Amino acid sequence: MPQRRPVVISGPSGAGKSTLCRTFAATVSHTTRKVRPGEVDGVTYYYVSREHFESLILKDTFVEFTEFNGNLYGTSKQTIIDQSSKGSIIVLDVEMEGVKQLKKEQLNSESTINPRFVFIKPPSFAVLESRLRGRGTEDETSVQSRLERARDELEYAETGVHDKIILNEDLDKAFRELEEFIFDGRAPES
Ligand SMILES: Nc1ncnc2c1ncn2[C@@H]1O[C@H](COP(=O)(O)OP(=O)(O)OP(=O)(O)O)[C@@H](O)[C@H]1O
Repeated sequence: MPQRRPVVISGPSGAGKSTLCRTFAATVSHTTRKVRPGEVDGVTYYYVSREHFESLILKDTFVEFTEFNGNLYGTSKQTIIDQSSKGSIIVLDVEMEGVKQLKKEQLNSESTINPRFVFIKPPSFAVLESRLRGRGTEDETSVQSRLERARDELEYAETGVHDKIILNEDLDKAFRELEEFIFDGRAPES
């Protein structure tokens, strides 16, 4: 079975990563954050306690992990292995620290992951803020810390580390661009 390179999606919180990735088989990350209404363990995330997450870090379980707003998030190596063995294209949704860790891992001669990096860019800071508020999932402190972080994410993207930057203004257009990039011009396997 041909193995395609994993695609790493990043971008500020509220830029539209989850919305755009909904139809792709994104990897399921681990998190210590609380389950939001409508989320399902093992589908949206693997929800674990901080103690459990920390024990997994010590066991070198994660290809990348980060702490955000007091919660830990990480992608386990096993998730990637399981998904590639099914022949799926792996889509990882990570934030800037995760991108940096994956970039570092890519330089390692033993690395087997070798992903391609996409950045989802909001049309403007004001639109990002209104999407984040409009989503209705964050309290004011969380909105503020996400916006603060968004500045770093946007600055990091300016350095040209990503293989592709997709402007998420018109959702359908952004989705088509992402699909084209993920499947690299080839039709998705049915
Ligand atoms: N192109 C778009 N036009 C209008 N609204 C959009 C667009 N893309 C996403 N949204 C809306 O913006 C909000 C934020 O999107 P989403 O939750 O996908 O962001 P995210 O990047 O996954 O954030 P997080 O990193 O916090 O999970 C959602 O309410 C979504 O419906």
